[in-house]
Amino acid sequence: MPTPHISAEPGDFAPDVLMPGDPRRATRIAETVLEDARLVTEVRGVLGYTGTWQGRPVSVMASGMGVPSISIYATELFRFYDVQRIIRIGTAGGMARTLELGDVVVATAAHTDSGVSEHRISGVHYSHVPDFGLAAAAFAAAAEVPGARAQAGAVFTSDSFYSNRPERTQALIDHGTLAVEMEAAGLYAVADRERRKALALLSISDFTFQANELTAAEREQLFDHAVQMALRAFAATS
Ligand SMILES: O=P(O)(O)O[C@H]1O[C@H](CO)[C@@H](O)[C@H]1O
Ligand SMILES: O=c1cc[nH]c(=O)[nH]1
Repeated sequence: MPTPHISAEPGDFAPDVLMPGDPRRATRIAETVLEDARLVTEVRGVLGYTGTWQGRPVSVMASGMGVPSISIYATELFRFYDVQRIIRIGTAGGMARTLELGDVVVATAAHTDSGVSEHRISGVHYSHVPDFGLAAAAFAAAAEVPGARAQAGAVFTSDSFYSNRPERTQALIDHGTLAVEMEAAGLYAVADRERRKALALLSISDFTFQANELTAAEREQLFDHAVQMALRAFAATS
């Protein structure tokens, strides 16, 4: 039965879902990576497709931006479409100077200032972590994807894209945080609550400490590495 935000029928989604932020990226993955992909939902222009990869059913659907948005889509996929695993394919701003543009961060933890997470469990500072098996498999898969470079570590899931708190950014860097983005912590907590599995693979598109531009070709490759790592992680685990 359709939900308020997803118009697909039961069985339209595969157990494994790739989740980019941008609906156009979902279309690109469906058209260039999956086989026999068909559109299964387009409510609010948040496009979802189901196809196969190496014979395995896989879906791809966008999350939109921010913890509230990904929390809605992840909850509805897990709870009403029997989705078992979601891997977010996102961009992030690099905080660690060990990172280069295009590197893929396997987010093994997500600190957050999200208002949604603040009140999740009263009196508790919740630990936002991915499924260990998916994270380990995705990290290992980087060695099989030509040109992919991966680092694993904590990221910061922010409610603000335009932060005006440089001292907080610096403190997070001082604590070894690799990158900043806006959804991973929300996805991890929803997966915990629904007793399902999740991971975020974040491609570095810019840096918090210097200006950098990617060419269009570099941007395309950027996501291809993370998508290939995610598909291999799905296939290598269950
Ligand atoms: O590229 P996506 O997956 O959208 O991720 C990042 O880009 C958006 C901000 O531009 C936020 O959603 C942030 O998390
Ligand atoms: O949320 C994001 C995504 C990319 N780059 C940033 O600085 N922040």
